[in-house]
Amino acid sequence: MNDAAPPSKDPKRRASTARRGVRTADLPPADPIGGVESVKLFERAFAGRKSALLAVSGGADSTALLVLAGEWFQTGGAPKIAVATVDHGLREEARAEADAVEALAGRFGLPFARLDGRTAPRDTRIEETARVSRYGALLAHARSIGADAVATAHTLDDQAETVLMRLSAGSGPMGLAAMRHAVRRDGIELLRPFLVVPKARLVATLKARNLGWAEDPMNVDPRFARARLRSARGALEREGMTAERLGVLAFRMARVNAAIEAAIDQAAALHVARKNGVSVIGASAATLPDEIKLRLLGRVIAEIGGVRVKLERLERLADHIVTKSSGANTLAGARIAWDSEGAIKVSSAPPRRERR
Ligand SMILES: Nc1ncnc2c1ncn2[C@@H]1O[C@H](COP(=O)(O)OP(=O)(O)OP(=O)(O)O)[C@@H](O)[C@H]1O
Repeated sequence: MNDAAPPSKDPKRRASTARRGVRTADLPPADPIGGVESVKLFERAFAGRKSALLAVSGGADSTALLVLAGEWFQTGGAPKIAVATVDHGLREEARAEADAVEALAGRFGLPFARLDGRTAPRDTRIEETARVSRYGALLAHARSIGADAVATAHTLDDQAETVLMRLSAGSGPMGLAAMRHAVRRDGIELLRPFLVVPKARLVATLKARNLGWAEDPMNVDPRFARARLRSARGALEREGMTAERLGVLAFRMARVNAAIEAAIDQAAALHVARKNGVSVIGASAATLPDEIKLRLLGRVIAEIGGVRVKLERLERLADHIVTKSSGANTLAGARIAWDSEGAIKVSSAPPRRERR
């Protein structure tokens, strides 16, 4: 763990502290989160939850989550809380970092579990694979201990980075809405109580208590797009693209997205007929605004195929439908056939034949 003590005089130790501290070293001084403020954040996020599992990697943000939720728990006002760390088996230090999380959870009398999320180190999409295996392990553990929520420590800075990643991918309103405060996954609520909190304030919270945390070298590894974007944040901030403004953009896009979703609900009720696992978008849908038409098609395909279609693939398909008066295509596990009258029939695609 990287502690908040002054830099060491030993050059070797100083170098290693500097390396580990890169991600947090440039953070501006900030106010720690006070008890009243954290209870407000938690009460809003955990409203109606009986039992929550905290996802704690041992990094600054999730260590602050553990400490502030632990302090709340000790006041007697919190729901049941448990703590888990997922070990991806990617770094030697991971075991010691999980030990430190376990010790800290113990200080607050919170039960702790070390979960196996082993990921193949040569995987080229290691971040994504680790994320999928992490959520799988956390949700399974939450279910096994009867927790109805999993809380992560995503911050305003994580939200800003997500918006930047989505901007660079040319995402639409759904993507630019970035992360939500709460989302239901397999019957469990995924909560992000710190989504409006700058990371600097969580670091300040730990420093105020003289507590340490671990730095994951992947966070500053230039092989990963998110780390590269993170290092460009300073320059963007100087141009006014602050985390706060990117967070506001996400918030506004979430509002736009909710309006679009409501319009799709209405359009689906009016223009989609579902029978025996086949959905038909009627020719009457042609009068809908392009965005609603496109997203209605995406929703119907996702319902049938079970996979969300990427926006650019959906746009290509819609182009195809407009330019060719009739035809068929297979996408995301669904077969999409359209006729010259303008009706679009979506059915389950036959499984692909294995290649020899
Ligand atoms: N190995 C892990 N075990 C448990 N929870 C994790 C793990 N990795 C990430 N998380 C959860 O997911 C959130 C977001 O992950 P991310 O990779 O952005 O964070 P981090 O940089 O690893 O660490 P931290 O957020 O603790 O500073 C974390 O705040 C934490 O709540």
